[in-house]
Parts: sequence; C-alpha cells; structure tokens
Amino acid sequence: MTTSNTGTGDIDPAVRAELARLRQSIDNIDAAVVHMLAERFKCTQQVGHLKAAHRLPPADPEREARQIARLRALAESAHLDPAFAEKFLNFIVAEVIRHHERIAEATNGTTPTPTDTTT
Ligand SMILES: C=C(O[C@@H]1C=C(C(=O)O)C=C[C@H]1O)C(=O)O
Repeated sequence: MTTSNTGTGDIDPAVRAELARLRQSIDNIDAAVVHMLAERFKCTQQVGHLKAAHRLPPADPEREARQIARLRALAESAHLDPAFAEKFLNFIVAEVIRHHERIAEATNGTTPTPTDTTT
C-alpha cells in the first residue's frame, strides 16, 4: 500500500466534521472508562489482599449474582443490552479473580477453595 487510508477519503466535509465531533466524544468516554477501570482494580486489589490475609476464597459467587442482577436492571433502564452488561461484568470479574488467586499464592502459597472457609 502506497497511501495511508484513514477511511474518510471521499466523504462530504460536513459528514467528516460530524464524524470527528462524535469520535472526540468517543475518545473522551474511552478515557473515562480506562480511568474508572483503573480505580476499580485499585479497590479489587485491596480486596484481594484482605481476602488473602484472612484466607478467604478469591471468588464470591453470591456477591457476583447480586452484582449481575443489579447491573442488568441498570442496563435496562439505560437502554443498554443487559446481556452485554452481564458479559462485560463477567469479563472484568474473571480478571479480578485471577488477580486474587495470584495474591493468595504470593501471600499464603496456596489458593483456598470455597469449602476451606467452612472448616
Ligand atoms: C472484589 C471481590 O472479589 C471477586 C470479584 C468481584 C468484582 O470484581 O466485583 C466480585 C466478587 C468476587 O468474586 C469481592 O468479593 O468483592
């Protein structure tokens, strides 16, 4: 390829301007999402250390079920696909649980299973 392709080559200047305006907002929203996720992971890292110190299991499926129900309801009222909201939360929570497992290994040399808390 000899030329760069921005995907906006032949379009009407008014359309180009509208696309640029919308993309500026999309970029701002993406930045906000990254900052919010960074803050969320700061909190979940602290939860991971608290759990490891008290030998609590990395995952809490009951808490997750409550979060999913709450997020699905919020998504519906915001006209966002609830299935997408659930998938997005599950994606983040899976990563958090991986972090918690690593913290437990580093702190205790082991990851407790849910049954460990009942004994
Ligand atoms: C952060 C926690 O650990 C896990 C991660 C969760 C999350 O990212 O929201 C929720 C429940 C747990 O499976 C927690 O127990 O609160």
